[in-house]
Amino acid sequence: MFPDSSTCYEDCKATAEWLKAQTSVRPLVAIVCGSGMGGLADMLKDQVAFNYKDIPNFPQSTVHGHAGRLVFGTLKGRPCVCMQGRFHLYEGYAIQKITLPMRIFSLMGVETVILTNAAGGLNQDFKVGDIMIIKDHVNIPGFAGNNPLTGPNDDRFGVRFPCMSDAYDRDLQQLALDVGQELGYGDFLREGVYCVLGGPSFETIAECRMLHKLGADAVGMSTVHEVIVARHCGMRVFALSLITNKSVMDYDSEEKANHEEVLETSRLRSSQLQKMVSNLVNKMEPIKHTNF
Ligand SMILES: O=P(O)(O)O[C@@H]1C[C@H](O)[C@@H](CO)O1
Ligand SMILES: Nc1nc2[nH]cnc2c(=O)[nH]1
Repeated sequence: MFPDSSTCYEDCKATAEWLKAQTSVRPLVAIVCGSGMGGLADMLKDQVAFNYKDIPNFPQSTVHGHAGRLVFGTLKGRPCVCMQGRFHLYEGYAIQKITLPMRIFSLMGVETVILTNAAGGLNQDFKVGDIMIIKDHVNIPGFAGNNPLTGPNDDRFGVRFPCMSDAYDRDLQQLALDVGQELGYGDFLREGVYCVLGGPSFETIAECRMLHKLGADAVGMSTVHEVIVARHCGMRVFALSLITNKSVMDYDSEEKANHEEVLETSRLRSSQLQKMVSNLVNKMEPIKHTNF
């Protein structure tokens, strides 16, 4: 029914070991850049970068605004890895394949994943350029059985039935709100629920109205699958949406969603996004490990 691909533990391990052999950076934080947000990787110091095509088992980026490079380095002294380009369902990859980097990061020792995306604003109070801290999600492909954890469960990654009511770390959400306020971003900082669809077509007016009624504040084509796999592996997750366009909810509207507007809004907000992510990384507490 869906493209088939199981992610084998040994393949993920081999890729993690390959990367560890190429760089001495041992990232604790992974950052995933949304459409047009690849500039986030420019913040890293002492960069070591790889094209996806050179990394064993890695998929390739096929979308404009997603460069297809994995960049290692430090941010505010913390070892990080940054995905300059992510994978989407509509590119034709199996859902297990587009989330493979999360498992590789976990095997490399990453503890915290920061995901960013471009999204349409369903909430009528939202404006283009708002940054929405994601507090929860609605997984529409998941309703139809397309979940990245479908297939045999490998307990070395995580449990068969992971909880998702705590998917988005509450302390990091609060920290991001504080960081945003300190930076003077209060006027364009929001919180809300992100809804993922398969894409690549943008939503119809009826779909936008329905998603809004279902409780979603923003709609996009990514992130949720990565969040599910990251949480399955036990990593801490923070995610934000840049509202790059207003979802069309009105039959009298002349507005039409388009990828160029998405990339342009991302470009205009890139400096604020960089400041927010770098201050968040700087201020986040390392994860406390309990040794029994
Ligand atoms: O990778 P993200 O979720 O930021 O990309 C969004 C969804 C589509 O790939 C694209 C539409 O403009 O932007
Ligand atoms: N599905 C969806 N994805 C987006 N990515 C950026 N804007 C949008 C949008 O309006 N809808």
